[in-house]
Amino acid sequence: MDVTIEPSTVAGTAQAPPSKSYTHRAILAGGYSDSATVENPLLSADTRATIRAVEAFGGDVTRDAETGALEITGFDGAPSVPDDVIDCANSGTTMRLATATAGLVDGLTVLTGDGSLRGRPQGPLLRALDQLAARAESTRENGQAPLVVGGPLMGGSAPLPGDVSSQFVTALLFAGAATDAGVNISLQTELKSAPYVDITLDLLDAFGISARRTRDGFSVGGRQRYRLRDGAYTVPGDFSSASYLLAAGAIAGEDGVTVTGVYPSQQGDEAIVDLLGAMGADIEWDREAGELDVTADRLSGIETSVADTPDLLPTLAVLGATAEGTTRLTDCEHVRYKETDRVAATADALSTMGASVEETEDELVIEGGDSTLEGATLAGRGDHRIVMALAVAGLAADGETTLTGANHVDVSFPDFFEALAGLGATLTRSE
Ligand SMILES: O=C(O)C1=C[C@@H](OP(=O)(O)O)[C@@H](O)[C@H](O)C1
Ligand SMILES: C=C(OP(=O)(O)O)C(=O)O
Repeated sequence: MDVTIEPSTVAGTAQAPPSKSYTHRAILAGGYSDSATVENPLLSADTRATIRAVEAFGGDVTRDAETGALEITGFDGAPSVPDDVIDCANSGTTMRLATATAGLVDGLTVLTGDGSLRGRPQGPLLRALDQLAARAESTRENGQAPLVVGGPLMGGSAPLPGDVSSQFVTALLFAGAATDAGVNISLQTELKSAPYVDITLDLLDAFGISARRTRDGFSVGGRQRYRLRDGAYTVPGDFSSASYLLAAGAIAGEDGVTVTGVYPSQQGDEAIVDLLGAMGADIEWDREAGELDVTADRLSGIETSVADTPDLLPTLAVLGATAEGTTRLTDCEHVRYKETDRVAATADALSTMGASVEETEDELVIEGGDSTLEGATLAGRGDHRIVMALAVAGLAADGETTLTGANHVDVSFPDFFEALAGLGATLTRSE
């Protein structure tokens, strides 16, 4: 599907979808349990991949037609040999979490994904699993999927780089709790995307699993049982997804935009609220009501690190392109290991729209200001975040912006274009 966006103003209220990161973890933790209920789950292409993985390991996930909650019957810490290959589709989170889970299986699991996922790094996780006595191989011996993984994962200590993906830590903590010995992770390099491990610790705690930070990494004790503390787990709203709606309001919402369903949690991408404020947007967060109000104002450029907030890079770059002065996004390298190299993809698309953008290995610098963005036909690159950020840029551009492959929003925010149109953006879809 292609989507064409006309220059538009936006106003009104939109609901943030449920958090993708919390939903993945809640589904998997439900799988590790005997049973669990997950309320307000995100149902998207990526979280469906995690449902498939849990079912492949012997669990069952059913959606309650009335409440939308997921009723999970889990494999209770002992996953069984999948009947078939696990297709993780486009989801890095699913692949990393399912790979470590496969280490607990008494037999072999084969994991694969789409072309993008088969190009993403898995080597550090494979080496850590190998160190913890599991079998973990890349069929092409290039540290990428397809992967073959087999148990038994005994547990113990494993070194891990921190600057490739925090999902390796998350994966080992989830599986480590079900090993005999537990798992100690010592980080060899500084941890990037650190708040995602905070999300993991938060979710594990809700399922009765004790895991903690250590002096040089993380540790989880073995022989723990996943048991949901409360009757059901409720997924909070997603701040990465909310960032597009908020950016739309900050750029094109003269009469104000309200985003609902945004309560405090461990999401690092809550930083978008302060970052928009620092850029000069008029933004207020009622944490108790879970509501964010933003009104467009003149924005000015900022310098900020995306070490903790990689998924905000495309949003911040688009905001920078419409702001006065320079926006410098630092600590970007790990943002190159996503569905696409998002540093290059963002730089390329904004340059095509006429912005002045410079890219180095670790930084993206956008000179905003004088000239408005020009509408253009832009490749979505099979990357949901690139599509959503560029759709927001299209609101402020001079002329039409067409995004190809815009259907990829299905990965994290299936109703994104409905939400944008609901705020008054003029857009048309074509096959
Ligand atoms: O654990 C998670 O839910 C995620 C962790 C981050 O990835 P990295 O840890 O690979 O940077 C983030 O970019 C991704 O969208 C979701
Ligand atoms: C990188 C992302 O997710 P994942 O790593 O799960 O593919 C994302 O949602 O931006």
